[in-house]
Amino acid sequence: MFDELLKNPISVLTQDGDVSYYGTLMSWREADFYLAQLLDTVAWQHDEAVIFGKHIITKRKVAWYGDKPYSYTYSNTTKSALPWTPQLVDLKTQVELTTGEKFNSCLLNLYHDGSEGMAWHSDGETDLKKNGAIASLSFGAARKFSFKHKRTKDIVSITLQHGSLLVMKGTTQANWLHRLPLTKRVQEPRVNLTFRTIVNR
Ligand SMILES: O=C(O)CCC(=O)C(=O)O
Ligand SMILES: [Fe+2]
Repeated sequence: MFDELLKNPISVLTQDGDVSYYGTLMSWREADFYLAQLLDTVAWQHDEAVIFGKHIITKRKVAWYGDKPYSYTYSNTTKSALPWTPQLVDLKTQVELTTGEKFNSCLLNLYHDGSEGMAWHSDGETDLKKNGAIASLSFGAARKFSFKHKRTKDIVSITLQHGSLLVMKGTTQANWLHRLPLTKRVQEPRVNLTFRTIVNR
């Protein structure tokens, strides 16, 4: 499971949603290549948010790409999507071929080390296609990723490896939260790409 594309994706959730872990889409070397390219070519910016009326700037960096300059409101800030880079088109194609889904945008996150993560949330923003698939491609440091059922509080966790793909769809966002926990054990960067479908309103 460490370094291969799984013949049958692992079903991660016990109930009320649909999350599949596909394992790694590519060799370690190829994943290293993409990681270096992404660190180098993506227009990384610190995320800004307004939380409890306070303007904060995150240590984590983000970027937002898409078919059109979609504006996307995410944790209280609005961004306009940049045109795809060649590497992102490449990765989007690989993800679409593997999952049989289509995506029109991608949110990227750069966590410099284990002191950066993402708190419990669900990706239910109003400009996302309802119950649409979200494909999460990871590069760099292997990190734990957790789901928490909104009602039962059940927690399910999985480690996302270098070059691996996880797909969330169906009622997952309605019934579960997810997070990337902080960890003292990780000193290396991780880049995560979430391919999404934005609906025009
Ligand atoms: O970094 C990750 O694996 C997840 C990121 C995430 O949940 C998000 O961008 O909404
Ligand atoms: Fe998320």
